[in-house]
Amino acid sequence: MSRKIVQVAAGVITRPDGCFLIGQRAPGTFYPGYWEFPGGKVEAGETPAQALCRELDEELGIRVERLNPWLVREHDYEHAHVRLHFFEVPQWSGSLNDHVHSELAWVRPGAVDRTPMLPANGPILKALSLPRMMGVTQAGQIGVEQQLLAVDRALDNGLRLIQVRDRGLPDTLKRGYVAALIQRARSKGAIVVLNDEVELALELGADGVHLSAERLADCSARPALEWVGASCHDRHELERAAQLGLDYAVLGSIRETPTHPTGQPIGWEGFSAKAQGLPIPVFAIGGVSAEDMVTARAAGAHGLAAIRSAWPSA
Ligand SMILES: Nc1nc2c([nH]c(=O)n2[C@@H]2O[C@H](COP(=O)(O)OP(=O)(O)OP(=O)(O)O)[C@@H](O)[C@H]2O)c(=O)[nH]1
Repeated sequence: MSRKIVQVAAGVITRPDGCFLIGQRAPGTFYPGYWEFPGGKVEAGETPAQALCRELDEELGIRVERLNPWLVREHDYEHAHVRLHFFEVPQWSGSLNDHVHSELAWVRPGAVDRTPMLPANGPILKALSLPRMMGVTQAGQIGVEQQLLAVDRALDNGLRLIQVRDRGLPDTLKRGYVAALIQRARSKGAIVVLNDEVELALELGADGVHLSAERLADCSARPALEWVGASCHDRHELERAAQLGLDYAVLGSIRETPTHPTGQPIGWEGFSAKAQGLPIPVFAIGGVSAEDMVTARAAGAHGLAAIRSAWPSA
């Protein structure tokens, strides 16, 4: 028999230094001692966003000034089947005055040192460790030397996620170029995913693979790499990426671009409508640049993927 779904709202409350807040569940609750994101059940007549604002006021004594929809994940616990609506809370006011947890902790994405986490939250921590800006390479257009220089500059500027997508690059150049790029990225702790080349990614020790929409449609199981994402254009493809348990999707085009001039751009509203309620992070692509980050995240994007604007000029 299918169980009633309990709607829950949870907040990733962030500080300007990028750390986010977690709380340890108190004795006498389900999963006492486990760490969670502050939040609680959605009450009758509330939207999940309203529920989160109420819970953060009641539990922590803070007022939400801005919140962004992020991921929605379901989990089947012994005590309930929950649908967790995760929001990011980048702006809030008041001082923390916790009424419900045993302890609070500010932790850094990718370096959460508090355990155990509530069982539903593992993928959430992994998603939070995914950088917000993805640079997509274009060595086929600008040449290998120029692209590697651009990678060096971008890494120095803080880029930590690179999708290697060099259409038109001769195979003879590819292997050495990709190996050099991975080496540079690794020295800075950046993630490198190769567009569609699972074998090459495994062979060269890339962090993952980025599936084209065609490859996603043909894919019957998630490739065995740490990071796997996909390019998507519609809800069907986004749901397929989520079903396969991928780590992220990229959705666009937001605006018309020289690389994809023919497709109808979806704009931020289209992005929001297509990406809402998905259990995996979604990057916005197509004519976007770092200045779009606040708008993108308000529309529910995890971050931005950029081809031309990701690479600072010398
Ligand atoms: N708040 C919160 N709940 C989570 C997270 N992850 C997760 O699986 N849950 C589940 O979502 C449900 C939230 O219940 P809760 O006990 O916090 O709700 P509440 O504050 O309204 O408390 P109440 O039971 O006193 O009404 C629990 O089943 C909990 O295990 C999370 O990160 N934060």
